[in-house]
Amino acid sequence: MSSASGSKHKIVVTRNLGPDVMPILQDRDDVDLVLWPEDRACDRDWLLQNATGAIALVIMVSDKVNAELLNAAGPSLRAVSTMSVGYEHVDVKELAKRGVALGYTPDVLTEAVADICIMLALIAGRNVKETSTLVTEGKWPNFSWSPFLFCGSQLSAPNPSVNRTAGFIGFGRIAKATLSRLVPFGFTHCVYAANPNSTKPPSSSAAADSSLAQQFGLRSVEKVDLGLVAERSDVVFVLAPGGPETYHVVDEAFLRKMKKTAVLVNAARGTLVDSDALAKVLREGGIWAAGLDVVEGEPKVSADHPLVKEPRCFILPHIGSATNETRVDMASLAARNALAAALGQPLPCALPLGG
Ligand SMILES: O=CC(=O)O
Repeated sequence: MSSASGSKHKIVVTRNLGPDVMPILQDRDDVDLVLWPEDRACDRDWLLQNATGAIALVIMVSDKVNAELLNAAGPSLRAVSTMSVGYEHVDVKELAKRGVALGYTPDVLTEAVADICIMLALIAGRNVKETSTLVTEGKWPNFSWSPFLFCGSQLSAPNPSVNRTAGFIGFGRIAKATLSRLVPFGFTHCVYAANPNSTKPPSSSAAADSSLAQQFGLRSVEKVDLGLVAERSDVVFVLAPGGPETYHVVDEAFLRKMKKTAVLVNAARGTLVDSDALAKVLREGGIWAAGLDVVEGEPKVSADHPLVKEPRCFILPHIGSATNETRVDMASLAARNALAAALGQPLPCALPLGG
């Protein structure tokens, strides 16, 4: 498969990565680029047919990577490169078993996703869905200003004597970038549950937490049980990887432990939050509101979905990293991961597959 032997490296790409990025793969004599030609998610059959003999696949979150696809690609495959930080759509055990690397795109999207976490916390807390809808529907004239009309739950501490606690499920790069944005809002404490249900040894210590507290200028940063994240937080950010280990980690029991004034934000994967439980608890006023960038079963979330119907549940169609700047960086990293694999070089960013 090397260009030295005269043949080209076949790289299959399931979406056009745009004019800034495609030249990384297009402008090379040693690459046989096979690109899904349409501006929509790649057809499974096309991918299965075209993967054969590929040395690398550049895929999106909408492309499932499993034994079927890896069998179709065959033994030439060195890497799958996903244009995402999440890898719930990839069977990592199958990759590890076959010695196929997984390229992914952390870091470059951290700031964009942290931005949207704050945006969701504000929008959900301040009743933006209900109130902006009545404006667009021409109903504002029916409401004259009154002292407590449309009041929401305030993200920022209303004065310096009030404590605010941020809670995180998953405490990686995006969580820390979100926490740093909350400091100017007057947040004083942080509690987190890292990799809930994980069997891996904890990667943090009380000393590390205290140094983080110092770094952020908070009174405390504390690793706690999931239940305490629910109980203590004014806003809970779900930012852990998807997959069986974290499935429905936010269930009815978790939601019932949250403060009635608290807001839930999910910018990770829909599968971490039990949608039916969330709709029920919102309906009954168990928590104040929810801001979701991801929902179980997406994109099949129709207007009659129980969460869509909840006035205090604000939903975005998975756009956490969707800024022009960030998507170009993600696409570029995905292309460079695939190219490096094809050239037999270390991937700029590979997920450790542990065996
Ligand atoms: O959700 C988006 C990603 O995983 O990059």
